Amino acid sequence: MNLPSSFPLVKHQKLGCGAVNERSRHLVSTMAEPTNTPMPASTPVPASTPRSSSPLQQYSIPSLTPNATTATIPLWPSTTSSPDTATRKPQRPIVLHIGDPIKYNPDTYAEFNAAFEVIRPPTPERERNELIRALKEERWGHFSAIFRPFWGTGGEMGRWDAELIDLLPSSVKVFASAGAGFDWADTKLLGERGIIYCNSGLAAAEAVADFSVAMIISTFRHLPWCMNAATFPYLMSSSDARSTFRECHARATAASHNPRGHTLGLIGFGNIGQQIAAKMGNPAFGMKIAYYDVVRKPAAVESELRATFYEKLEGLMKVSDCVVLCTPASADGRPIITAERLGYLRPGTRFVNIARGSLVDEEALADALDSGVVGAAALDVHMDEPSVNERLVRMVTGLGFDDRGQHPGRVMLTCHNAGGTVETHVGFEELSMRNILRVVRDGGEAVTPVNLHWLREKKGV
Ligand SMILES: O=CC(=O)O
Repeated sequence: MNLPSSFPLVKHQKLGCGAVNERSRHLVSTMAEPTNTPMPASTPVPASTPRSSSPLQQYSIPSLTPNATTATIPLWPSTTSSPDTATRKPQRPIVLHIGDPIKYNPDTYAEFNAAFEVIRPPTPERERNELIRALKEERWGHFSAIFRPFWGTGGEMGRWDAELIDLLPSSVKVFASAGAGFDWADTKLLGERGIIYCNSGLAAAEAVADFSVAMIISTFRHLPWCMNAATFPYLMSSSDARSTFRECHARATAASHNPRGHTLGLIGFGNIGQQIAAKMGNPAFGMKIAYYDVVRKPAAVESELRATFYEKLEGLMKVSDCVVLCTPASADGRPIITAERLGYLRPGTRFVNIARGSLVDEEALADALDSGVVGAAALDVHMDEPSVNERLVRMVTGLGFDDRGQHPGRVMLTCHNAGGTVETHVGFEELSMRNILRVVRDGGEAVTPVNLHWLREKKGV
């Protein structure tokens, strides 16, 4: 395999295409299920998928330039469901395209349409009840794949659980979706039904890592405080605008630090965690990199990133100046950042979550911010999206010091934006189509499968 050299970690990715060795199997299995999982693993690095600073170029993405925004393709003339689909024998394998129309990759979609009979149901059929009705009626016949290029967290039809999965025809081989996270899909059950689930984390990793950099810096420099002080008094037509400005100018200094020399504790050291490490470590921001993952990374990865492994999460939390959560949701949906674990932090530690809101007990985090155990936090994801914890919101806003002497603007909150760039959208579409083309058209192995071990386990392989 020729690996691009532009991203230094690439040369350590030597897993065979689609292979599930002990390492990837462990990673995937901790993501895909269990209640007895010790701790979640990092986002899996897809087997055989070399990372690079433009990892999708290997899939011949036509354009990764900003022009992509202007090159919006009119709604592609996909086939919509027709009454005879269920009864007649299709010339080509049928692919069910749910979600957004293709916007960025017309050439691949043309190839896709040449290979498959693509059915894109009209909107009502993309709602859960209608989808269930259609599946029961076998409205789309014996389709072979589900293609879901939605930009969203995946819950638009509710959870892909037994209620939906049990209705899928046995002809379905692959479910290829946008999105890095797949906490909304029961990938174990899909695997047991012989359906490969492919995510698109690879396409979002750089965007998530870049956003994390902004959030890490925000916790060191208190950007919400600086921004609020410059703007809120004006928005509120307050006569205190000048004094608020001066106070922030003077006092934020005493609370701010350069990241250099501080320890960045990454929970999860998959593709995203490693990209964050590459950006925040030497020679760029000069942070010391520490990580926890259920599987220790190869020595070459650790040495390339000057990363120190901690066998226990508690150990990592004790030494970190800024903890970043970059691991998939726990299979049981339970938080890993709890009051007990926050108790391991040294006072003033910073905290960033770009993974999943369900991983954090937000009330415990708010308590830790109140008490000063956590000095600043930045959260892109939230327990109950699209709602946001009101205690945390109050820590974003406000201009004065509270009665414990904590400064305002200790928290940065965003709207699950980390992975969202045009380049990510381009990659989500492209990668999802490539996965289906490989499996269904070429009879090959998927590019970014996440549940192969469940298929193998079911088959007893
Ligand atoms: O959160 C975003 C994603 O799962 O891609």
